[in-house]
Amino acid sequence: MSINSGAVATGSHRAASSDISQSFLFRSPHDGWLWADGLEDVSDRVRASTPADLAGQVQRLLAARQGTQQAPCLVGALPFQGMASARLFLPGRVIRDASSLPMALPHDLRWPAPRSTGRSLPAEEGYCARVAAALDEIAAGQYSKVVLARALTLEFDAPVPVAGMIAALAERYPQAFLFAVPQANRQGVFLGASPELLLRRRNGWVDSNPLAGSVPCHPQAAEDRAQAEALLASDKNRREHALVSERVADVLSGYCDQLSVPDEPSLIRTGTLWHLSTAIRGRLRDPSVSSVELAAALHPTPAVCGHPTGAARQAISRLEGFDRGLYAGMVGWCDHTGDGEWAVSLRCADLAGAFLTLYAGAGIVAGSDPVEELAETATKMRTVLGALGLTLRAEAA
Ligand SMILES: C=C(O[C@@H]1C=C(C(=O)O)C=C[C@H]1O)C(=O)O
Repeated sequence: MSINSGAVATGSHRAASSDISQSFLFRSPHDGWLWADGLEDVSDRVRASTPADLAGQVQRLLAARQGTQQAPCLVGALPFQGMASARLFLPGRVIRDASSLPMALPHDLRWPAPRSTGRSLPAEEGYCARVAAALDEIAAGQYSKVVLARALTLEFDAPVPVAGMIAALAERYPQAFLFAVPQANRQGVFLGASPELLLRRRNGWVDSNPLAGSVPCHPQAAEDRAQAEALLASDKNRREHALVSERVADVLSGYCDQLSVPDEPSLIRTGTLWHLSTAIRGRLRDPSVSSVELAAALHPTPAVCGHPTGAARQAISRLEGFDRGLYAGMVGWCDHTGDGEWAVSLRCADLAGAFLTLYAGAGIVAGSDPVEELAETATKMRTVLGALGLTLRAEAA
């Protein structure tokens, strides 16, 4: 389980004295926890324009660390667009533990109260108007899918404890990719519990698990099952999903000599939503291609951008009206052998003291309904909000 040289420890090693808001944390359902501290910020030293350039820069940074006492591993998050808000680090120490977080987290969780119902950007009606505008552009043939997101900022009457949020997310979503990334200038932490694997590379094999097409979970078991089955049978959701799984398979086929892609999507349940899912696995033709290069080649998939990518990206810049920052980017790690794991940065928020900004989007295709898509963004925000015991009005829509 360990990254195999430098100051990397596994198992019961404890690091309770570290400031969790200045550490990088990643928990994968496959490999358990990765915790890194003593972070050297290298965000400004990685400025590549292609996945191969990015991989080359990362490899040079990691090569310079070999033979030193420092962990030869890059950790962090890349934004949806450009590199301006990238958060990339070389840690002084990495601890990996398959089963538990290598530090004590609070059990007795108390949350401050929200001061208001929050400010949505765009406002809820504005979001619906933008979805309607996208539907017109889809009908006019400009693109076939676009993912439109919104941000919701809540102010609390006291700072929200970072360690408590991580503990609550970890406990509530045992199957999620959990992450916490320090923002620049101690401006808080980007954290979340994503259901979506962008890319995992291990021993010459790669896995990706694109998701797209969603319905909320239902508290009653029979209704819950009926919702899931309706999702699996829904033509609109299957079209939305196929655009993502086909593109991921297409990109990976350029790197793999064996690729297995299921013919039909399956269902996964996150705790708040059901999604259509396709688990794709391949064997690398050239085993030296690193996880960071592969993840960057896949990003942004139509699960967070749209189809075709260029037109959807332009529609997002034109219609969305806010900077996504790290939301809908990629978060994870890559070691000096090239192995690593990257999740899509979803079901997430920026937590800065008493301010929490949540992000969520929904895939728009012909047949989407603006009010339903707004409700879907609210349900997605419930992943983080639920950890604080909160709900949103728009969920009832
Ligand atoms: C865009 C988000 O999620 C993505 C969009 C989905 C959809 O539109 O059905 C489903 C899963 C994710 O790939 C988000 O959580 O903000």
